[in-house]
Amino acid sequence: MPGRLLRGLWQRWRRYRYRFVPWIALNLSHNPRTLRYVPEESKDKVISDEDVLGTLLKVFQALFINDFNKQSDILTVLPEPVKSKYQDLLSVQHLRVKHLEYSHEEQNTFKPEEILYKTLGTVYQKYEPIFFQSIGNPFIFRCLDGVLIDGNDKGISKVVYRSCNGRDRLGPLKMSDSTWLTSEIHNPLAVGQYVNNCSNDRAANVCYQEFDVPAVFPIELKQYLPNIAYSNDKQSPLRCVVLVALRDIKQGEELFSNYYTIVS
Ligand SMILES: C[S@@+](CC[C@H](N)C(=O)[O-])C[C@H]1O[C@@H](n2cnc3c(N)ncnc32)[C@H](O)[C@@H]1O
Repeated sequence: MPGRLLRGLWQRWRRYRYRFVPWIALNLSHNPRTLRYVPEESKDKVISDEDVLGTLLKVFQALFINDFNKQSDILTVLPEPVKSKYQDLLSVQHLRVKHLEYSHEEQNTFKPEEILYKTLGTVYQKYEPIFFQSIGNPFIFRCLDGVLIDGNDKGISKVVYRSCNGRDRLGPLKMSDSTWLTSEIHNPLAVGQYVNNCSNDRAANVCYQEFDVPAVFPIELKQYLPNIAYSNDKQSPLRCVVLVALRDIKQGEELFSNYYTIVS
């Protein structure tokens, strides 16, 4: 009897096609009018992986250069060509800043959100034993292949993330960002987990798109990736989820995504 029940639950879970785990369904009313239907898996992506990668590299590089003075430990372990690339980029940036009338001109550093604004404008973009972290956790995102991403900044989820973050360090090089668990965030794009669900009155203005961090991702920029693998298995790429704007979004507008995406 329990075996049949478990098999039944397993089959239902395999058919489950929503973006967040079932706790959300208990929490939020299920509105068929706001469901997002995707006819096939290959059509789920709104923009190409190359565009996502290009955008992330652009922002992370700008964040790294802005924080260059504090990156000296990392620079010592980077290969010479990478170091000189940043020296060149830095001198170009200094020239640009000199021409700008800006309150931060003297100190030459900006807040992470200012870097985002200067780099992009207004655009926004976080498996194994997850049972205890998942109970009542409305922040667990479910990828199309069943990989789960826990974006909760509290409780066991926070402890697990911090522990994995410490595990994966290579000397001074951090392999992921944990500042989104604090009030001093280094990567202003790491806010996707706080986006609410759309409704009849408030249509979705962003959508979720899965992105696997390629092996060629610059090691010095991994410190801005707000995700980390639960298991130290280097075979699988790191899965991230970015939020892609569906239209121009003005400053101050709340972001709404669609939790109920059905991919046939
Ligand atoms: C991924 S979290 C979103 C961020 C959350 N609102 C917060 O403040 O941290 C999902 C939870 O947000 C709430 N939520 C999301 N969209 C909502 C909506 N349209 N109306 C009311 N509550 C919503 C529900 O409690 C849901 O379980």
